[in-house]
Order: sequence, then structure tokens, then C-alpha cells
Amino acid sequence: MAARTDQQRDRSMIDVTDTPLRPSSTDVPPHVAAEIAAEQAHLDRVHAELAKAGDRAGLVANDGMSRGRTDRTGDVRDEEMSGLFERDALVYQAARRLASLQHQYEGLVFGRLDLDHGEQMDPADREVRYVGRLGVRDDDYEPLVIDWRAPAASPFYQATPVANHGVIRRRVLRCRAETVLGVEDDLMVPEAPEDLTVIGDGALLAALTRARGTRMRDIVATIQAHQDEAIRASDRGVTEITGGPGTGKTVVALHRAAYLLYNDRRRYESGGILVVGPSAAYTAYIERVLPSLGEDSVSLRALGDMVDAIDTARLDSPEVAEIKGSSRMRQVVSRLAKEPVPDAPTELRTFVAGYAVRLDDKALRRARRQALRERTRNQATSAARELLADAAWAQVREGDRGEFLDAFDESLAVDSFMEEWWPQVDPRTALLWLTDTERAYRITHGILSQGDAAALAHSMREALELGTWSVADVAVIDELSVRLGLVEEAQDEERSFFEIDELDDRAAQKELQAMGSSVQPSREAHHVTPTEARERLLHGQIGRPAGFAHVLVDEAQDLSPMQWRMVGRRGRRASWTVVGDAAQSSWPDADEARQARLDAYGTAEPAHFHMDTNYRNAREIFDYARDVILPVVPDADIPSAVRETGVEPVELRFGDALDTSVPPVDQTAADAVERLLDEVDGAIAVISPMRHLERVAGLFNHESGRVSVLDPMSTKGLEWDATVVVDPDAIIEESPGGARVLYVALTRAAHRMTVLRPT
Ligand SMILES: Nc1ncnc2c1ncn2[C@@H]1O[C@H](COP(=O)(O)OP(=O)(O)OP(=O)(O)O)[C@@H](O)[C@H]1O
Repeated sequence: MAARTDQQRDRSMIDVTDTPLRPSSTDVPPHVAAEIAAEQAHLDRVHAELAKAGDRAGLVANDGMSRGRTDRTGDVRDEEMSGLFERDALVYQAARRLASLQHQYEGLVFGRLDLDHGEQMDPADREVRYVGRLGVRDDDYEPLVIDWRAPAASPFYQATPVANHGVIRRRVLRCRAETVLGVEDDLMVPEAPEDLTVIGDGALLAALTRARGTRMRDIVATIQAHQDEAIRASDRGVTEITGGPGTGKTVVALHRAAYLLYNDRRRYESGGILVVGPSAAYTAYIERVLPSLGEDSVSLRALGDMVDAIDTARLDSPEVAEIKGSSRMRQVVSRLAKEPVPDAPTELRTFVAGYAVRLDDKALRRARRQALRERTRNQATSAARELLADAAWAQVREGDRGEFLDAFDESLAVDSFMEEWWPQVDPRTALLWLTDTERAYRITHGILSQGDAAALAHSMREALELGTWSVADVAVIDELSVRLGLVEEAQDEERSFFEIDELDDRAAQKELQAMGSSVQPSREAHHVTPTEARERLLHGQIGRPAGFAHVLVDEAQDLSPMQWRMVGRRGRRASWTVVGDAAQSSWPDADEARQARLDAYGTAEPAHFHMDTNYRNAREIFDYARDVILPVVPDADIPSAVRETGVEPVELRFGDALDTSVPPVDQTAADAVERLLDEVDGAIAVISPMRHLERVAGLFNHESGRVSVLDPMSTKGLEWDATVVVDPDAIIEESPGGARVLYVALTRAAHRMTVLRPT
């Protein structure tokens, strides 16, 4: 055994973005080229096998070949596949999908383990395992690549020099498409055996130093041991993952989703996995991670997109979002769901089977109360009608009761009355009843202050003016939808047909004429004339919320109690993964939100995983952020940053209208961006409080295409290679989360940060 030599530990990683072709032997030192060539030979075998799998998959499809079955299982798992040909087809399809992502993601095979099963480091005791995004076997069913989620792959993630699990060398292969570009090794024993070359400084550091780009990447090649434990944790009950900024909570949770699918595909593919994140920008940021791991059957939803048919293009002011999100809103919703339709008739006068019937307001209200006792409003239409029939019969009490009730049931005049008195109510329509401030006062009396009720009414009028809902409205609409019950569209259609038939019936027409009334065949007639904005608000139909087998919630510290109820409804029988960091919270009442979260979990006891290493921020950047949060949140969860750049964050001053001796905020931001574009390769964000946002927004169209401009709240869960954080004090002032929101903004940069302050 020889000590590692300098020659053994040459850095050999080659930037894939600059290297479209296979590296020639002159690009790299010969010993490194030899290692790459050896790995290339294995990769070629894997791709040849995949091509065969593709042919076989084609045969299965064309000839309807019966599926081959095998009882053979090794220590490498592939049990989920019911037959070789089915496996081939799946593997081939998955590989094709991955191939389409190759420009974004590293290759199908990314790891190699050299294990030693003996005591003496004898090459005869060695085993080599390749680890990849999916499992591939040769014709003899011997594994060429092991799926990263299989138990046999776990030493790749669990091995450390302290507990090496039999691993001598862990190697990460850097590939593009079918080409090996470089390798990075971690040695798990004090000295490398003579015949094993060790190359590079370790894959983790290489991965963290690289430019980030605009989309999150998977970390399948560099998952750390503590992260791996959370990824493979039991899939029962609730798994909570906490940790400070940049500790990999999100990326770990996404790999966990892929692991769950692998481990119990039947359960999670048919039951579904729901991933909930704070914003559409967040879902766009993470959307490629799961497909890059071969999984695309997971539903990604932003909190504003949880209910189909509702578009949200508005953010409420923090004060209004707080009212709409608080538990008090449950009571408001409960009252709204029972509220009579505005301008509903207060009397029913008609003739039934020749008898005059008159039900006054009191009788109607009694019937309403009774009908709603055990049913939701939209499901109680028949019950309400029957109760009216009983009340009418109680007045008449002449002739045959059955005949009277039948006549009541078939009366077009009663149909017409019901359309006005008890129409099917869409939850969005009910919410818009609150546009009327007086009605809002009445409905929220004793629940909200008058000021809050007025703010709610104002916000609803704003929705009606702009024709769009806000993110906080979605949870309220979802709750209302449950309280009201689904709108029974089909029943409406049936009734319309029935009415047309009935109109041919002369007797019925006569009865109508006697009543001096006319049929109103559709409930549309009961709405005010729809404006374009209103139509947009009410467009589409709200269905029953889908249930999922697993629910993954990211940035959980920010969910309002109403949002927890909304998510909880989709996870009644689910297991959960919940990810968050209390110090980054922007929700003001932590206790109320915690209770709502526990209610959503049901009875399951959470298992807890804590992440304490910051992989995102260079240490210099994180130290700056830490100094902001600690005075405000002394018990904030502070991780340690693993990487240093030697470059401290830069502070620049900008002038305002009163001080023109210094360039204004937009000019200063533009200068900062220009400098950062030279310093980093990837994406840059300018994070600005609302008050400066319009001025700096011009940068968004930067010709480089690498610059975005955002408000601080919209940066949750995202990261950039460099950031410009504008006016930190204004960020604190503007958001109810105060310094916690500034802390989020200051922890988004991986490599460089510039902070702009007023003079
Ligand atoms: N094992 C790893 N190997 C390579 N990169 C990693 C690893 N773990 C985390 N990272 C990277 O660190 C960065 C931060 O990860 P992530 O966004 O998941 O953190 P987070 O804890 O959710 O952050 P925040 O709470 O601040 O939003 C990402 O770029 C992620 O890819």
C-alpha cells in the first residue's frame, strides 16, 4: 500500500459547459486519462445494454410478447419490475427521458464504489459497484448500474472515513450524455491501496463551487450521510426536516420523494405525491429535480395554485393576508356558507294542487336551519324543498297528503322559487358577497374587528375590479368549497331539460300563467350581469380536492392556519414530509400556525431530522446574514457554512432625491450588477423592497439574460450565484416578518453578495 501521491491527487474536473467533446488524452495527465478511459469503457457497456433494452421493449410492444418473469433477486433491488421485458421497457423509457435532460444534468451513471470485503486490502476481495439514476443489468442479469435508491447503493452515501461501510474509494463520475468527462474521488481509508488512483479534491466541494444557473439541480452524486438518513427515513407518519438557510432541506425532501416512489411505487404512484411550495417561482425553480431523477409523476403546486380553476395574480398586503390566513376565518367561512343568497325571496306564494300556499320569512328560515343541520348547502337542495313541502302541507291539511307532496315536488313555480331561494352556490360567488361592507360587518360580527372586516371587503372589491384572486384567497375558497359542498352542475342540466319538457305541457303552462310568473331555466339569471372581471374570477369549475398518499410541504414555517387546513384536506390519509426553518418565517402568529399544522398531521408522531451544514452560502456571505438575525432571533438555527471564497460582501451607498452627490438606487444597482456579471458565471438577482422595485425593475431586461429582479418574499426557497440586496432597513420595515424576511434575502447568494444602503 502506498501513500497518496501528488500525481494520484490531480484535479481533473473539466467544466462540462466548455467541453462538448470527449477529452482527448492530451487534455489531461495520462494517469487521469487512463482512469477516465476505464470508466468510459463501463459506460459504453451500460449504453449498449440500454440500446438492447430499447430493442426488446420495441418487440414487446409490436409482437405482444408475453412478459418474461424471473424469480431471481440479488442484493440489488429491482423487485418493483414484474418482468424482464417490462423492466427493459421502463429502463429504456426512463433513459430516453434522462437523455433529453442531459444538457442540464449529469449522466445516467454518476458513481462508483470500490469495496473491500477482506481484512488485508487484497485485490481479490474487491468489489466494484456503479451507482446511477436507474438500475441496468446485462444479459445474465448481473447489475451494471445500481439505482441510487437501492439498499446496495446506500454505502455510496453513508460511507465516511470514520465509518467506511467497507468502501475504500468513492468515485463521482462527471459525464455528459454518454461521455465521461472527469472523476472526483473521496478516499475512505487512511491510505489508498497501491493499485487505486485517487483523483480530485472530492466531489462535494467541486459541486458547490460550480455556477448554479436558474434551476435547482439534483444532488444525487453528492448526497451527504446525514441527508441520506432523512431521504431514506420511514415512509410512515410525519418526517420533519429542519435546519437553517441553505442546508439542503428542499433538495433532500425532493430526493426523498424520489426514494419513496422507488421504495413503494405501487402506493405512491397510484396514491400520488403532492409537493407544496411557496410560489410559482419556487415550483419553476425545483421542477426539473424530480424528472432528472427519472420521476415525473409528482404534483408540484404553489400555495396559490392548489385549487384548479383559480388563478392568482395578486398578493395581499401583509395585514390582509394575515386576516385571510388566520383561524378566525374559519368562523367567517362557516357563517358565509349558511348565509342566505343576497336578495333571496322572503316569502313563497303559490298554488299547489289547487290550494293556496304561503310560507313567510319565519317559515323559510326555519326550513333553512333544519336543512343545513346535517348537510352542506349545495347538497341540501332536495332536503330544503322537502321541508318546504312539509311546511306547506302543515298549512293545507286537506285532501291527500301524498298527492299534495307530489304536486309540490313537480311544481314549476316551486322550481322557480327554489332557483332564487336555494341556488347552487359557487364558493367564489359566496366570497364575493363580502364586497358589500355592511354585509361584511354583519357576517364577521364578533369574529373580526370592524377595521378588519372593512379591509376584507375592500380586498374583495379589489378582486372584482382586477378580475384576479390573491394567494391568500385560495385557502378561503377551498374551505368555503368544503362547507358549501360541490356545486351540482349535472342536476342543473337535468332540471333544464325537465323544464323544457314541461313547457310543452299545457296544464303546466296554465298553472304558470295563473301564478303570473315565468320559468327561469338557468340559475345564471340570478347573478348580476357578469362583468368581464367577474367572469374571470368565476371561470371554470371547482372540483373535489384530490387526496394524496404523501404530502411534502416546503417552507412550512410560512403557511397560514387556513393554508394548513387546505393542505391537510389533501393529506387525510397521507404520510408527510415537512420542511422548514422558523427563523425564516414571515407568518406572525407561530403558535396558531403550529396548532393548525399539528391538526393537519392528524395523530401521527413526527420523526425529526436536523440539517446543520450550509451548502449554499460562502461563509463570508452567511456570516453577514447571521449578524442580522441573531440580535432579533437569538435562538435562530445557525448552520455552519462549508465553503469560503475569501471575498467579503460589498456594501455600496446610493443617494436619494435629497442627496444627488451619490448615484441613485437604480444606477448603483446597475453598476453592482455589471461588476457581478464579471465575477460569477451563473444567475444574479436584485432583491429590492417594494419602494425601490419599480426603479430597479429596468434591470430585469438586462441583455445578458442572467439577471432577475424580485421583492424579498418572492425569493423564498430560491438561490442565485450572486445577489444585490437593496436597502435592508426598508426590507425590514416593509414586511411583517421584519428581520426574518431580510435574513431570507441575505441568504440567497452562493458566491457573491452586494448590499446597497442609502447615504
Ligand atoms: N449534498 C449536497 N451536494 C451538493 N449540493 C448540495 C448538497 N446539499 C445541498 N446542496 C445545495 O445547497 C443549496 C441549498 O439547498 P436547498 O435549497 O435545498 O437548501 P434549503 O435548506 O432548502 O434552503 P432555504 O431554507 O434557505 O431555502 C442548493 O444549491 C443545493 O443543491
